[in-house]
Amino acid sequence: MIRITRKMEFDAGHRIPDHRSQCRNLHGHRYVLEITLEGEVHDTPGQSDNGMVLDFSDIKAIAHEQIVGPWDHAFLVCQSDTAVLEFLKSMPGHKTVVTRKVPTAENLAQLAFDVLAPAFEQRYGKELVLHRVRLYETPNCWADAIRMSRSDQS
Ligand SMILES: Nc1nc2c(c(=O)[nH]1)N=C([C@H](O)[C@H](O)COP(=O)(O)OP(=O)(O)OP(=O)(O)O)CN2
Ligand SMILES: [Zn+2]
Repeated sequence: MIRITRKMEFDAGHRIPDHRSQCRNLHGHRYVLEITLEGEVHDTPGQSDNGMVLDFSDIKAIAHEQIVGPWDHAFLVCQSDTAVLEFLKSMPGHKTVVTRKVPTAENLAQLAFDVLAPAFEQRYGKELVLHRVRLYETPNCWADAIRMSRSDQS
């Protein structure tokens, strides 16, 4: 079993409305998303993915479709943050992603995990498992959403 990780970056705005300090203000980050998958290495001489768990470009394609494309240059706003939501709605065509929970690194990492896990499973079945989604909000701050162990899943 091998784990592989694909890193991607995107820019997005957010705010944490209840934050005691600066983060209650509208601001943005260059987020870094790391997607870690677990699987067996293909031993298929002559095939493009020989020696790979999954071609990194295939991880990129799914991540782009599900997360990076929709979130890049969007404003990530919590559904309860009505002041900002109304403001964003007043701008026709604004790229806005409405989240159920406040868009902290923790909640965004979990949201990305919850979107990506079924997307990889639908495409690759049980052959691959999404092990971890790590989301850097800044170079110094990140959160990890990690696959629950089997015993925690029931
Ligand atoms: N546990 C969390 N704490 C904080 C979050 C979060 O998502 N989860 N978010 C923020 C702010 O949104 C901001 O992104 C972080 O700001 P800051 O702590 O200032 O991070 P920096 O890397 O810029 O800090 P330096 O001190 O400049 O290194 C706050 N907390
Ligand atoms: Zn922030």
